[in-house]
Amino acid sequence: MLTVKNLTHWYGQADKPLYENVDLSFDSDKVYTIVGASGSGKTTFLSFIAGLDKPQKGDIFLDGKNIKKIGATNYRKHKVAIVFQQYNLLTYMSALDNILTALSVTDSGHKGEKQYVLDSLKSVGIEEADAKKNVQKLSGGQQQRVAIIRAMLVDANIVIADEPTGNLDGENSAMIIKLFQDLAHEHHKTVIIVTHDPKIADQGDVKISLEDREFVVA
Ligand SMILES: Nc1ncnc2c1ncn2[C@@H]1O[C@H](COP(=O)(O)OP(=O)(O)OP(=O)(O)O)[C@@H](O)[C@H]1O
Repeated sequence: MLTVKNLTHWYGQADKPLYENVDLSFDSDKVYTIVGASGSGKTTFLSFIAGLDKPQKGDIFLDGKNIKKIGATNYRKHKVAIVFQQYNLLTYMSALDNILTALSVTDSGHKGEKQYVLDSLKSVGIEEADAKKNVQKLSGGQQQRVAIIRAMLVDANIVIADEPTGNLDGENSAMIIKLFQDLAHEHHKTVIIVTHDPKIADQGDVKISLEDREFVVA
């Protein structure tokens, strides 16, 4: 379980904090969606729970352990997987190599792993020939599926996504949300998605709205 306690944050010259004394918990096996007006602080919140940035006040605990104690680098490397709108794949590699690199599998040996990755990509409609092409030759929807399969296969408890369907059409968005549901319901991860898309927001297990500087859990 990921727990946020007493989180307060404000930026530099801002006259009011973005939010104050936020307490929230995120369980495994669930998809959480976070919605809120532009500028309300959703991405900032994700950066704290992803260990990319530190709030002015407050603490974040993973299974009771403060992430300050886990260490930011260790936490980011082993505990969280992040899926951004712009895919954040390594652009000079194939989809297959992106995932093998994240799994720290070298080219020699590990044939079993390689086949497993290819099978996983195939399960989301990415055939071996495409998996071996440079990722930039894949469509936006395909690249997003690669990023999610990578998040699925690395051993991270928490999967965080910022507008993962932002550029995608309806069919690709539906496939992506199904993958997030599988990550939570079958792979037992905690999935936290920021979205502007009301259809995506309604398909989570728990919807959180950031309104007037308060997180409201539906
Ligand atoms: N590094 C920064 N320094 C100063 N202000 C910042 C910084 N990052 C974000 N802000 C401000 O903090 C507020 C919240 O930004 P944030 O990106 O978290 O909002 P958001 O809800 O994700 O917005 P959007 O939906 O438009 O992506 C905004 O007013 C933004 O301008």
